[in-house]
Amino acid sequence: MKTKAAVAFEPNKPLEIVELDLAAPRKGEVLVEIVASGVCHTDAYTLDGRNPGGYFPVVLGHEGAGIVREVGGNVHGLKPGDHVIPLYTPECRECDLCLHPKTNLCSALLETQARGVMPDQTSRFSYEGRPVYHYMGCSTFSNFTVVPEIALAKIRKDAPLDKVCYIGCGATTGIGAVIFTMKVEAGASVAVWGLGGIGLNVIQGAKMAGAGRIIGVDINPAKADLATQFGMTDFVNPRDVDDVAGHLREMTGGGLDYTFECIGNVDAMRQAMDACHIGWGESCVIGVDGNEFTGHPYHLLYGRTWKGTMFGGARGRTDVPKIVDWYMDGKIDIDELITRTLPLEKINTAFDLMHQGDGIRSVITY
Ligand SMILES: NC(=O)C1=CN([C@@H]2O[C@H](COP(=O)(O)OP(=O)(O)OC[C@H]3O[C@@H](n4cnc5c(N)ncnc54)[C@H](O)[C@@H]3O)[C@@H](O)[C@H]2O)C=CC1
Ligand SMILES: N[C@@H](CCC(=O)N[C@@H](CSC=O)C(=O)NCC(=O)O)C(=O)O
Repeated sequence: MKTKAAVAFEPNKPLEIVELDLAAPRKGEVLVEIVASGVCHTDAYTLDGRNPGGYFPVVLGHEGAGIVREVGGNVHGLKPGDHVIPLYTPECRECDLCLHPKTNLCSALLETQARGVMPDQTSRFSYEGRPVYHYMGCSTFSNFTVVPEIALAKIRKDAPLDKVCYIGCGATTGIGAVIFTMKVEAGASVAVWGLGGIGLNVIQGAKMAGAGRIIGVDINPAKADLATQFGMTDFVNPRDVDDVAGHLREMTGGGLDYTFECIGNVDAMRQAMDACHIGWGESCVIGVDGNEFTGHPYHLLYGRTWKGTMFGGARGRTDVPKIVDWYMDGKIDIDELITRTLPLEKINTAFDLMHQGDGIRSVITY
């Protein structure tokens, strides 16, 4: 079949809207009509050519929601008409990782997904006879995409797809990092670097967990109002202080209980570790940066912990439907974080606005 898609033919070039050929779903695969997709900073990171595993031409997008239109052989849990959210962290429920209680990672697609192909090592997308790669197993910047069944969360049909697409990445990653990965306790002090699509959800999660003080750190003061609405108690602009970590330690009487890096900047990751309280402070890396980061053995010898999270520690097929329920029950807010909804033809505007720091999330509709 044909599908309209925004294709990244080369790094650092605008996406081009073209008609791609899309092959039918094979064994264990599902054809999904994407109804809406958020634009996340990880898409921009890959388009900028900074993703070491980046491959072109590619259909980016990993924060989508849609409707099952066809299933391949051996698909038993989904049928045409089901509403789904594609998962860049799949859940096969059979591998060593899925069966281990300490992780949400799944080994089933790790190797092929990182190379932009389906489990049988080929792509379903092609343009003028040449393959176009998948991205993070989702490729939600295409009106139709093919995704393995184990990478689809089935969700309730009354949830608005142009809102709950955000649960496919930003909302789950931020809230999950607090609840599932770090298990923040009531009364804890928290600091969040980067008040964008992920960081505001960390703040939302911290408030849900009953955190006491929630400090936001961002170079863009325009982000402070919305962050305050979501639960931020203090704002720090790194451009206004010489030593961010020292300043935060002073503000909190020795350091934070929990810190979260939601920028994708190795210097900020180091600051977030430096700002942790000795003895118990824990720092969580969420941002994606291809550079190496530095720490000092004394950070750990003095009882601090450094962790990281993929998809907020959420097990996609199990937890995503529950997070959709949280949204439908009014326990989490998504609508305020979706600044604008744009047609696919305007997708490059969404990337421009993200780079300009204008708004939080743009959602693309088809
Ligand atoms: N671990 C995971 O599973 C996931 C990781 N990510 C990563 O999380 C990071 C954030 O993504 P989004 O929230 O979508 O990005 P965003 O562009 O919406 O937000 C980034 C924020 O960081 C701020 N910022 C930039 N440089 C700064 C600096 N030097 N100091 C303080 N603030 C600074 C910006 O003003 C902006 O508010 C990205 O690196 C993305 O790749 C995103 C999704 C999932
Ligand atoms: N090699 C990855 C690069 C981007 C990346 O690391 N993304 C993370 C989470 S960030 C989400 O917005 C991820 O989960 N990637 C899935 C993976 O299979 O690596 C890539 O190009 O996929």
